[in-house]
Amino acid sequence: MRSIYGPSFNRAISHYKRLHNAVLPTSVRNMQYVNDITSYIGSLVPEGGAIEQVAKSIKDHPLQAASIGVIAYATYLIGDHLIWSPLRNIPGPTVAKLSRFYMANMRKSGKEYKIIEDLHRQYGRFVRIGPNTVSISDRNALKEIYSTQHYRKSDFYNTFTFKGAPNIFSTTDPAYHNKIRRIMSPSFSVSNISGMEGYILDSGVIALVDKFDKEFADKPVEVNMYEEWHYMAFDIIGELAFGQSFGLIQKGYHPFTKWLGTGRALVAAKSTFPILNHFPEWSLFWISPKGVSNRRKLFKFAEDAYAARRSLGDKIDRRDLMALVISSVDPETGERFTYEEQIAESLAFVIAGTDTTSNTLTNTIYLLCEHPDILARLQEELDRVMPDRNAATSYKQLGKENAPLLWAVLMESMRVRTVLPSGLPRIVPKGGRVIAGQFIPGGTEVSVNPHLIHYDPDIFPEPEKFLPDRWLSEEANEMAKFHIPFSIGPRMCIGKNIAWMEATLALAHFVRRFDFKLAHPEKHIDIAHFFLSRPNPPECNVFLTTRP
Ligand code: HEM
Repeated sequence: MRSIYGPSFNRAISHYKRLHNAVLPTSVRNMQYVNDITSYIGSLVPEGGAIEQVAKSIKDHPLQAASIGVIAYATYLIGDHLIWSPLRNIPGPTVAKLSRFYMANMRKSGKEYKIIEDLHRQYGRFVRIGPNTVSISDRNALKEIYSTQHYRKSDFYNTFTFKGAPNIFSTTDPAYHNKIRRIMSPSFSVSNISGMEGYILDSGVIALVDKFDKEFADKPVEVNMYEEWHYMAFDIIGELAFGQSFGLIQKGYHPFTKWLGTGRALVAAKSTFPILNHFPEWSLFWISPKGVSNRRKLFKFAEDAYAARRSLGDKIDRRDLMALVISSVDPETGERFTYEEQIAESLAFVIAGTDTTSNTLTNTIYLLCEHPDILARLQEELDRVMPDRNAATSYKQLGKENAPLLWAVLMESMRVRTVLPSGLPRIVPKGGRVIAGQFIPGGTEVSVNPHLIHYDPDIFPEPEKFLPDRWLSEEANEMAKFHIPFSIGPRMCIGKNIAWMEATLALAHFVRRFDFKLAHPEKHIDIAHFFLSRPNPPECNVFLTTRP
């Protein structure tokens, strides 16, 4: 998933403020405007009646009328959101109960999961973070909310559709989702994705470590691993979903990533105020003109890639995600994806499968730099499993049985710095449900915060510490039930096996070939986040030296 906060979000907010400032004060100051409207209303009502009286007083005293309007709206908000709201018993900051702007601000701050953590500390297991939104910090709520599709995805996800065509990630309709998942699931099994290993290794992992050998190793050059993993993840997904690498590892640039990036402001605004999803995208140009036009370019790129693949007919024999999307058939109905659906699915893979994997790898490198003892043990393990530094080693050879510490390091990194730390929003079904002992009315948006589950000391002793060995202990199976970086249930990550393959191959080959240390060890790399987390500042700079 592409990260959708940061500078673009700020730009969206300032566009919004500019628009507000440009329109509102002028119209309010311009009393002629108010007069025209009130005269018009006055002309519609019969003379001498109560309504006419009201219209006349609005016309005569527009400022007082406006004040009364504001007071009436405030009274409505207080009554509807605080006093009579079915969520009135759930604690939370008063401003959050009154307006979704509280959530917008939380997202804009890039500290959403931290703020929510603090709110839970202050208010307890259930916190109202929006007029109709409740965050839950209780492991017992996980199964209830996420293990079935009774709690559908909230409108937040409509933001991730392209040209109105929903995809496996964005759809909020359980029936449609079941159909797509049924079509795709078999192809994502461990045995089926083995056909993709060659692309992941050749276009991604080996291309990257070879570049490091040539350009950076043993030189006093800072290598920003955040960017490098990002290039690799994009080249791999380009290869798998569009049949062509973006060439970022070599060139460091492709307009595709820019198109995706400038769309962030639009995504941030639409996800906070889902009502915007009901407008055609072109009408939202005022939020981000570039965002709107670049999302069009994204779609065009995907269309061209599909047209190119189709023009090759049977001449091409590739087992990639594109082939999967083109050839998958619903086992129940025999249906295939339509052309628009194929394109929408490929774009969903980019959104869901790039920054998630690359940020996981960046976090892992950072944690290993901070724990040189674990890095040394991992190198020892990999020297044994990968005796030839320059040879490509298969995913099978790097399995848990042969390289248990490699697996444990990734498990622990995904726990400590999970890349989707905030709750995944779902809607409580009609009639309401009791969740972890608390009745929550139907229609409420709820989520369980994975970060808080991963930091629950009753599940993970000493949760703040990076301890890969916990995954090699007898308690590992029990802990694994609450290790949820890929979520759980029918909407959990369908690309989990691909993500594991990519992260395992990349980490193993990198750690086997290079010693690395932070270029600025004094600098703490924090996490910024809105939905997806990323390092903040967006860097993890290291010096590389060649290992024999
Ligand atoms: C470390 C890497 C990854 C992590 C941590 C991760 C995590 C997640 C999570 C938590 C969800 C659930 C989102 C929600 O309910 O809102 C999800 C869904 C999804 N992910 Fe991943 N993901 C990763 C990599 C990938 C990759 C590589 C792909 C594809 C190639 C992918 C494709 C998808 C798709 C298509 C969905 C939607 C599934 C559905 O709703 O049925 N992910 N992922």
